Amino acid sequence: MSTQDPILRTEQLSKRFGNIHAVQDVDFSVREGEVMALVGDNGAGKSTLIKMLCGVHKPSNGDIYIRGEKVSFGDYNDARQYGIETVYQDLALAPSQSVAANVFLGHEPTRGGTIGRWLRLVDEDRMVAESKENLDRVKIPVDPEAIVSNLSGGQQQAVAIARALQSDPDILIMDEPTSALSIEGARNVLRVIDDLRNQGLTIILISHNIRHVLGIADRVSVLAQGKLMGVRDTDDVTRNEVIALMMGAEDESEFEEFELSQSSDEGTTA
Ligand SMILES: Nc1ncnc2c1ncn2[C@@H]1O[C@H](COP(=O)(O)OP(=O)(O)OP(=O)(O)O)[C@@H](O)[C@H]1O
Repeated sequence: MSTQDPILRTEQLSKRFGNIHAVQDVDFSVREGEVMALVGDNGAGKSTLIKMLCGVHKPSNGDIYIRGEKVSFGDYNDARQYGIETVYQDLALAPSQSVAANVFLGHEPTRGGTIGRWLRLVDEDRMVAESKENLDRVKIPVDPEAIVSNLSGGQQQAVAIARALQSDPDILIMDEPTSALSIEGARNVLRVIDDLRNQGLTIILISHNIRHVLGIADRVSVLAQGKLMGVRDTDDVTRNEVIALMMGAEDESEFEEFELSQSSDEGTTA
């Protein structure tokens, strides 16, 4: 595989819910080691697309390829076996438990051999030490023994990312990781994304915040009404062009019209 071949690609991927075409004939493609942003207005199909990529929804039509191999995900664990992990917007943490317990949620190390596993004698020391390794990778200072509900939003996001790293994924899907955070928290999470890319991870970033997307992503894919409207290098695209694509514009003249209407709007409010 050359560095430009996609690590993940979809071909004509579609999902229907009754009469609703949530995702329609989407050819989405992600290169190894890049941050690919996925943007679109409410209801554009972003969540449905990523849910097909992480095994939650079965496609109505079309195919998913990982490193060129056609795959069929029956469930979330199948996707995980192909190296795909997801950090959902709601983080799905256990707030009353420790950071370490959350990093290991569902697969805590036990002690005492067979009896330990049977009695589920969780090896707290090992859990704290091993969770620290992944928390260090995320580089937001968090005490492994702290209780999650006492942490800031940015720290909780770090815990959810550390947990996702537990299965050593190649591709990390992040659903709106900065949406509920303070400016400082969002800045920290964007720095984590940059660090993880530098460590070789491929990241699919769903976000409504176009400024964040243009600041961190290598490329951006834009969905509107279930269809892929365009894919752009973030170095070569303006915020207005992305917004115009989100609104369903299909060619450059429509971007120009949009830019003009934007600047006249700005003129009236100034
Ligand atoms: N389980 C479902 N059953 C029926 N319709 C659904 C289901 N999930 C999504 N939809 C519909 O599919 C379309 C795409 O929804 P989706 O949640 O994928 O969009 P989105 O881009 O993630 O939006 P948002 O940013 O608001 O989360 C919408 O019309 C939505 O109502």
